[in-house]
Amino acid sequence: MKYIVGIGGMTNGGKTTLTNSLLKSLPNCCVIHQDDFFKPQDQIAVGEDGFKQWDVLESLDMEAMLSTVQAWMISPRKFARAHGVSVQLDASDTHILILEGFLLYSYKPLVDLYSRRYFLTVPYEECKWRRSTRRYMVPDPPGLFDGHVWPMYQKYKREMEANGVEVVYLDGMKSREELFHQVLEDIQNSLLNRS
Ligand SMILES: Nc1ncnc2c1ncn2[C@@H]1O[C@H](COP(=O)(O)OP(=O)(O)O)[C@@H](O)[C@H]1O
Ligand SMILES: O=C(O)c1ccc[n+]([C@@H]2O[C@H](COP(=O)([O-])O)[C@@H](O)[C@H]2O)c1
Ligand SMILES: [Mg+2]
Repeated sequence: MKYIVGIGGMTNGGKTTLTNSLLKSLPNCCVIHQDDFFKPQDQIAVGEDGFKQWDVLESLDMEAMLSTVQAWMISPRKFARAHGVSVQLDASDTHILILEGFLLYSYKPLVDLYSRRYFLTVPYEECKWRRSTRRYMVPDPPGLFDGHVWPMYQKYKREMEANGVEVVYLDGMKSREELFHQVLEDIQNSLLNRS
């Protein structure tokens, strides 16, 4: 069985932290990080607001991300080996792929491939504070959060909801441990229901 999990939601919701914990506990589990598909800086548009538009779908090479997902779908075993993931030779033959990123449910060709879509959120103040403690490859210029990051988050979330994309919302204010156990248990139950 092939099972694709989305760990999506807002920037600094805790997606990467949760994903890293899940990876250690789920068998035959590979990961694809959406952040690895940002286009080079010189291909990022500058908006009328003067900010480089990092937080839009066009800043990501989603065709390349889709191809990577398709490579896993064709042969999860080969994909796992190529990415240094040890494959258990048990009878169940379940293969799990986690997609992790802030715009997972806005790209049409991917949206129906998920078995389960999670969406992490924290309140605005917490998100802004956590973001201020982060250092990205390209550091945030002053005003980026309120001028670009937050409005784009709201826009894509509104569109996702208007399109009727079903997600499981997760409260990113819960502790790392609580979130990990909640999602691990939910995935395990969902896998049992399918087998
Ligand atoms: N459940 C949590 N509670 C408090 N802080 C968290 C939690 N999960 C992650 N963090 C912290 O929040 C920041 C963003 O986490 P990260 O996993 O990188 O988020 P994302 O990938 O969604 O941007 C990091 O400093 C991380 O240590
Ligand atoms: O990784 C990069 O090269 C990069 C360059 C510029 C900006 N980012 C930011 O990365 C954010 C998404 O990652 P994350 O972990 O915060 O969800 C997004 O809000 C972007 O503004 C990321
Ligand atoms: Mg991250």
